[in-house]
Amino acid sequence: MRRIAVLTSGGDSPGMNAAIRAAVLRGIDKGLEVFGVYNGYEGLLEGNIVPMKRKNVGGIIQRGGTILRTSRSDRFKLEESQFEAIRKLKDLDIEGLVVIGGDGSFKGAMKLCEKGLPVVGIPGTIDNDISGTDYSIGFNTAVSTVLDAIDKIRDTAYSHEKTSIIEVMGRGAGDIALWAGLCTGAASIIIPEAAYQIKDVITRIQAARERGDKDCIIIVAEGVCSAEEIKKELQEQIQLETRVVVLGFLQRGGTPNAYDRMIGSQMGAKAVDLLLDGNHGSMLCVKDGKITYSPFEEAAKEVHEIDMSLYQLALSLSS
Ligand SMILES: Nc1ncnc2c1ncn2[C@@H]1O[C@H](COP(=O)(O)OP(=O)(O)O)[C@@H](O)[C@H]1O
Ligand SMILES: O=P(O)(O)OC[C@H]1O[C@](O)(COP(=O)(O)O)[C@@H](O)[C@@H]1O
Ligand SMILES: [Mg+2]
Repeated sequence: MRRIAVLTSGGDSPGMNAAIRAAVLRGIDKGLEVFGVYNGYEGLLEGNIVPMKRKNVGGIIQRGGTILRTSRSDRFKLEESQFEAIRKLKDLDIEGLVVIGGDGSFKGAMKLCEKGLPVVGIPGTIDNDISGTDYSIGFNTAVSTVLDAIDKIRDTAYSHEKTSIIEVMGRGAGDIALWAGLCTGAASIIIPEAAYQIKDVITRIQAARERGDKDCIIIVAEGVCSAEEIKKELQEQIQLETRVVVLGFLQRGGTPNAYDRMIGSQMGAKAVDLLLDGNHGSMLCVKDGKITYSPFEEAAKEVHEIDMSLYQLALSLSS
């Protein structure tokens, strides 16, 4: 293998740049020519592929987002597009691809592998919802960003004795909500993985207020419902006035923290090693605190599960 390419796909996440940088530098160190595909699978279909030199990845490790930019590409889901993508790489004699992205991007990566292209995946999404890995790059930074925002909201909520409902991202997963809830001492955490009843939320809020909490926080994962819906229910059922904050893209951007830079760097380099060693058709993962890898098919069989012991802990601490 002499030429490889790297792309980022799906939602960007802090730490993706560290992974791009490490893949490029490791590739160059191993004597390869490394290319960057701009704009994810969409860019691959358009042939938006450029050589990456050391200077192209200088000064990016501390930047959020992805310098290669990203996309969501519906047309890439078609078989003919996947063959076209492989042709675009073959035209440049590129023999291996590193895909940095989330669960959706890995489905696309598997389709490319099935059609004969050597691909290695690096998990990168703030949602932490990828099967086969305990961690995906960006989650840690995103949670820290959410904590920072909530800490600020609490200052003013305390001053006005207001209950706040914070809506966080995560798609179908409650990891961001659960971590943010535990780490801010939220009175109630609403996640897709646990059945939610408004009467339980009310009980917890009332208990917190009776204990003297002046800045009650409710955290709701976007995968359950909107914060506005919870606000409406609380208004109707107990005439409680609340404030809603939807954190949105705020939580996806920002400077990657040490952990995401570290995991990104390790996985970026390891992805190149796996391509060179013939261990393609696989994805990097974190298992029991160690970086390892497994075939896409094996990883896909696993279901990403939230740590319910953390949810039980949160319930116990907010009862
Ligand atoms: N079943 C699939 N087959 C082929 N490509 C897919 C499939 N699912 C997703 N993709 C590709 O991966 C891209 C990114 O997926 P998405 O779910 O948006 O983000 P993420 O990878 O961050 O989860 C999609 O826009 C699409 O191009
Ligand atoms: O950028 P968009 O298209 O608005 O998507 C928002 C979604 O992207 C995310 O930020 C990241 O999700 P993915 O990693 O699956 O792309 C989700 O938390 C959120 O639901
Ligand atoms: Mg996803």
